[in-house]
Amino acid sequence: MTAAHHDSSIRKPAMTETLPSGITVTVRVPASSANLGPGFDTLGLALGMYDEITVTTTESGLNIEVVGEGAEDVPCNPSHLVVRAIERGLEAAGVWADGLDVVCRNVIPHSRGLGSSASAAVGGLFAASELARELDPTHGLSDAQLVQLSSEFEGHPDNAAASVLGGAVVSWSSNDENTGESALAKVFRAVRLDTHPDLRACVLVPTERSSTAHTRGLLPHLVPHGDAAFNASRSALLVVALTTNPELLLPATEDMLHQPHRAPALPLTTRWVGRLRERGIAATVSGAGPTVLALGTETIPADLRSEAEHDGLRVLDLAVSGGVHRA
Ligand SMILES: Nc1ncnc2c1ncn2[C@@H]1O[C@H](COP(=O)(O)OP(=O)(O)OP(=O)(O)O)[C@@H](O)[C@H]1O
Ligand SMILES: N[C@@H](CCO)C(=O)O
Repeated sequence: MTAAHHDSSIRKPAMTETLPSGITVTVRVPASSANLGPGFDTLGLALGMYDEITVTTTESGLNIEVVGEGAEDVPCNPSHLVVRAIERGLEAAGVWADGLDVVCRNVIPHSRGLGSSASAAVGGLFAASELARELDPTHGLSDAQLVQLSSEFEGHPDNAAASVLGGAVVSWSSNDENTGESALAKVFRAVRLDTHPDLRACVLVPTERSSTAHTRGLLPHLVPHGDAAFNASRSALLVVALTTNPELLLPATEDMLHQPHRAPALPLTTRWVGRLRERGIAATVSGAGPTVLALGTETIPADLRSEAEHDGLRVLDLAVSGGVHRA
């Protein structure tokens, strides 16, 4: 599917240097899986499935072309997430473009728990940073800036930081009391974990979509202290399992904080997480669902793969990915 739009006006902030027309950058941004079971709103993993974004500076106006996933659904105008991210990135890098030509070749499915919105934000910001670098290498955005700005688009850094940094990430946020503004600003931080070299992922992707806002709404405001302690232990263990001892992945991916509460809205997902786990495979809900993430050092057995495909799930083996990069 392809969608295209032409617009004569793009938002122009107070600016410093204008980029000449004719600069082109192409970036590849990975999908991601958030939570990984117990690490709710904290842990994330970059997956080897990529959206590609090409941005060219022009003399005026905004042209957008979207090919592939979401082409019929996303708004092809200045409210497009990638375009908003490019504008924010240019502003943060202290440059401006009089016009932009944006081509999005999308592979990451939308609203399936594979972080497509975070990938779009990261891809747009990184493309802007690379455009600025073409003018002056000192104008590019740092990884820390990319994590902060991309997390601001969504409010949660677990997907965004994975797409920026690659590998597995531990992310967190805090309120910055030193902004001088009345409302406290959120500061988003993340560190990358280098995963065990044998670690691989398999995702089981349903055709149905699920809204993150809806499944977040199913979560209780308070949880028993025992459940919190359970997840604290599993999250800490998961860092060990992901990096040095994958044999611990099954106990390390247990969760009491979000998956049981989201289960009524995700029956197929919940059934498949259980089906895989009963066979000893470390399966979790990917992000807010409905995709199932299976982690391990081997591919899932052929009988389970055909059973899942028979249930309408797309089964994809994916490597752990590096972060966003130039194509
Ligand atoms: N490549 C993209 N270009 C433009 N808009 C996008 C893109 N990817 C996602 N979006 C927007 O984000 C919405 C999906 O966001 P949502 O947070 O529900 O799901 P997700 O990001 O795919 O999964 P996750 O549960 O892992 O966050 C889409 O409906 C679309 O509006
Ligand atoms: N940590 C978030 C990820 C959503 O992308 C959630 O589970 O709601």
